[in-house]
Amino acid sequence: MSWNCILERVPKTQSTNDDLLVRWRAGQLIDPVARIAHEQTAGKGRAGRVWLAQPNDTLCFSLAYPFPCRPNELSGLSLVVGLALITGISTALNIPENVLYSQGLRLKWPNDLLLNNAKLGGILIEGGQTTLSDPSWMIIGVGLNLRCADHIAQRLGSQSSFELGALDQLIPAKNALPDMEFIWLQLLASFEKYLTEFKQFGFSHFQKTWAQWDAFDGQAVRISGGGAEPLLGISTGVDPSGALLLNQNNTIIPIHAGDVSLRVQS
Ligand SMILES: O=C(O)CCCC[C@@H]1SC[C@@H]2NC(=O)N[C@@H]21
Repeated sequence: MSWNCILERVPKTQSTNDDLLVRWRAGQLIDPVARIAHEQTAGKGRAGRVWLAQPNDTLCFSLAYPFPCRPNELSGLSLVVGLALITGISTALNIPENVLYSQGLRLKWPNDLLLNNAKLGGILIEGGQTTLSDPSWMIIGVGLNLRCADHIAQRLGSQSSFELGALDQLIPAKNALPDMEFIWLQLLASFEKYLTEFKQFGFSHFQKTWAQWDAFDGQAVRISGGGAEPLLGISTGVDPSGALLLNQNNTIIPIHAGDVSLRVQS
């Protein structure tokens, strides 16, 4: 790796995101730090949800990364992280990206990786800027299911409104999944490349590529979150800032935050 990224491996912690957030708040971050845990006792998902993971079957890590700008100039970051995950998975599994696509790998706005509509991984980005002269430190947390996660699906029970996918479903049955450390290092190498480009060019540089992986393009969706009534419409891609474009009776509405789910048409 050509960047000065400190690699940390811990057997167990509450949440790798929280570990790095504490250090950011204490002003202790200088270089990027990537921290992986085999087990998290209080893993966090988006919107205050719990992130449940089985030790060794889920890759859980966070990357603390500095951007020389304000947090509001980082729109589209989670979408770029999704693209970085796809490239990293492609390298780690030695499967070309177009084959991964044909196997059903997709990105769901704004922060999920899907495999045939089942959740394969999620991204949780936290952090910010302490003073205007400081960089924005973003703590990019990633949870990626490695092996078939029936036990997690069972534990989620009725909380779960979606199926879970796992990386081992992408490889031929006779092949073993590479070990977690190897996959992690490939993901980090991909993050380095994508985050460097994102810093330079912003999300608009990735808009077309992201659209190719869009799980819900052209489909009837419901956007919820933020306390307001859910919005219904047709998902029509993303704009140059990474906002989701929702077509409501031929009016295009940019959506900057929320949870998207497919609407079952009756
Ligand atoms: O799908 C989501 O809602 C996001 C899940 C993010 C989970 C990862 S696991 C590593 C990092 N530490 C956490 O507590 N959460 C993120």
